[in-house]
Amino acid sequence: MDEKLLEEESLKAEILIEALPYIRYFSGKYVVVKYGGSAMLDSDLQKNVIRDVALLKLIGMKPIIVHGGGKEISKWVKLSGKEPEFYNGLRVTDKETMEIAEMVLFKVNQELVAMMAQQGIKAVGLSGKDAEMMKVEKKEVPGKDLGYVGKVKEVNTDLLEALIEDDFVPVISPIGLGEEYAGYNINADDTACAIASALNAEKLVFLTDIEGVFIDPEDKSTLISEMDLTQAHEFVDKGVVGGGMLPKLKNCIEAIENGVARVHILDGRLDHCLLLEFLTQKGIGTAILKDPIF
Ligand SMILES: Nc1ncnc2c1ncn2[C@@H]1O[C@H](COP(=O)(O)OP(=O)(O)O)[C@@H](O)[C@H]1O
Ligand SMILES: CC(=O)N[C@@H](CCC(=O)OP(=O)(O)O)C(=O)O
Repeated sequence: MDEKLLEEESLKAEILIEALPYIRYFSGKYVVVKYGGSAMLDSDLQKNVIRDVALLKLIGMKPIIVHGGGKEISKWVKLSGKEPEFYNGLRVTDKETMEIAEMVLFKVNQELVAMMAQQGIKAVGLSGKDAEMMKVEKKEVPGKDLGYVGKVKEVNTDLLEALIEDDFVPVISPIGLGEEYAGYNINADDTACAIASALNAEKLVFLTDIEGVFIDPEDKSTLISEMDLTQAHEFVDKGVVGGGMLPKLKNCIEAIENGVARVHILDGRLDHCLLLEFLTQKGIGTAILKDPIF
């Protein structure tokens, strides 16, 4: 090997060695990855994320993917001749929209499962209907009927634990089993929070379309790399975060309060975002931690 190449290879080996403490720490632990939004629109982006998840699995972690697909659902709702309707970030879901959502989410789910297979990982696609894994009640909000939108009431982790024990990676779509055994549409961030909480996961990662939480999203120097629960509550109460980041941050808070050790919001568009977060000291994006940061 010529000297330059040897140097490069040695640097790569050095990087692997530096990752060792993180590999050791997370090995055998549940890590939930929420993948959705604009960050999953492109199939090359999807392949990158799936490759990272495959690596996390191969080095001993127990990953669970919860996916979204809101943009794809909207596309098909439009193609059916309807205008997608949202109320406080939640899709108003009538019977026809629910049918479209189930079809689209099934397609997205199976594409991710196939991508995992391509990386040599046995993944299993599930919705909350499977083995009655995720039971929901109708989500009630004042002044509006959201239709078939569910609020997670109960997660039964038996099936998930059994699958993971048998070396499978669950890929979960945000559909719950509601009244009269009907499918209900659940926001994918809420789903990830419920699954991570029920599993007492070590880490929950939201992959999104922005680098993390900003004090001012227009000013990239205001990225918050770590916040504790008190700060997170302040950000919500004082209206620092808006748009889709508001329910996301609320979910982070809920997950931590339910026992998830650490929650992260990071840019799913960035190459190797998961490896950078899991296997480097500094990590990327915004970490929301239970204990105060001094
Ligand atoms: N303070 C903030 N920091 C970061 N993002 C914010 C903030 N306030 C509002 N946002 C918006 O939240 C969006 C992320 O939420 P959302 O679009 O729901 O993500 P996803 O579709 O990936 O679930 C960002 O693209 C950004 O426009
Ligand atoms: C009730 C509700 O709004 N459900 C969402 C479920 C998909 C989702 O949340 O997808 P992203 O994470 O990609 O946005 C929807 O129908 O769009």
